[in-house]
Amino acid sequence: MAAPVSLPAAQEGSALIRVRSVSKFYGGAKVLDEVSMDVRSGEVRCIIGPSGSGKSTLLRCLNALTGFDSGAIVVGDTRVGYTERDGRLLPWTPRQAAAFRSRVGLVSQHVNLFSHRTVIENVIEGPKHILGVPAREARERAAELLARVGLSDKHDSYPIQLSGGQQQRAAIARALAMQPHVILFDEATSALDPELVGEVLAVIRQLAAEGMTMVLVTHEMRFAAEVADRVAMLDRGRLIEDGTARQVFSAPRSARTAEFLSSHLDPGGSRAARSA
Ligand SMILES: Nc1ncnc2c1ncn2[C@@H]1O[C@H](COP(=O)(O)OP(=O)(O)OP(=O)(O)O)[C@@H](O)[C@H]1O
Repeated sequence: MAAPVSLPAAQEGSALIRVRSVSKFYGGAKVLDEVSMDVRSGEVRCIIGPSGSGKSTLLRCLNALTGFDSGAIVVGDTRVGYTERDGRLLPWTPRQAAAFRSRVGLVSQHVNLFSHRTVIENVIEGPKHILGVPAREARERAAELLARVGLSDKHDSYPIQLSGGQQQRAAIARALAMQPHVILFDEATSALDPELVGEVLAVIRQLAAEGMTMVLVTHEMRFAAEVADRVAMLDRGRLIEDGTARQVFSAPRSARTAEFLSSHLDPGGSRAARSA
């Protein structure tokens, strides 16, 4: 890999991701407003908040899919978006950004598997071509990962032949194949029929139990309450709540969070509740 981007493993319990005073504008609108937070190694961090509050934008900043206007994000010892040289910050080239993204998995609502490749080829592609893993080893590892997400019988299927839940699980296997230090989930279950949500959440739960560092943007409050170590709430681009899942769900500090949670945990009012 030619691009000078490294993501060394952080010490257990230390901050793997540090977000410091990040602001971002779209046109004149400030969509992230001085956001600061840490994600520790091995932590499951959920980001919640109303529609349009900036959750996806924050995730895209973490993954260098989009830039930000001020502040800093550090993943491991890599300053996202910039290389420091002679005391100056040089913006990444597209190639550097792509190299970084390959080690920070993103699984989003809209699965983007290669439609003309089989499931196993989708999982093999990145390790073989980006990490330079020998073909046989990449295939063996892909088979292991597909077993882990319950898709051992789908190696030779094409994405179109899979259900939405199976496609999401294949996308998770593909992200894991890059041996990421962190996986970001952007509403990974929100496009799925309720009966398929559970199978994807089960895989996320299993990864959490294995100690994978994950940042999840989710509208599934019950799942967030169950799986998250820490929860952050965004409201109009501002981080208004940041605490352990227990603290945020049982005793939120802000009235706005309490109001948001009560409307989303109300049995008639949330998808999570409806599909529970
Ligand atoms: N590419 C873009 N160009 C202009 N505005 C954008 C763009 N992407 C997002 N926005 C705006 O930024 C704000 C935050 O959007 P974002 O998608 O991050 O919110 P969100 O909290 O993830 O919402 P949702 O829960 O509905 O997915 C919104 O007002 C949105 O319209």
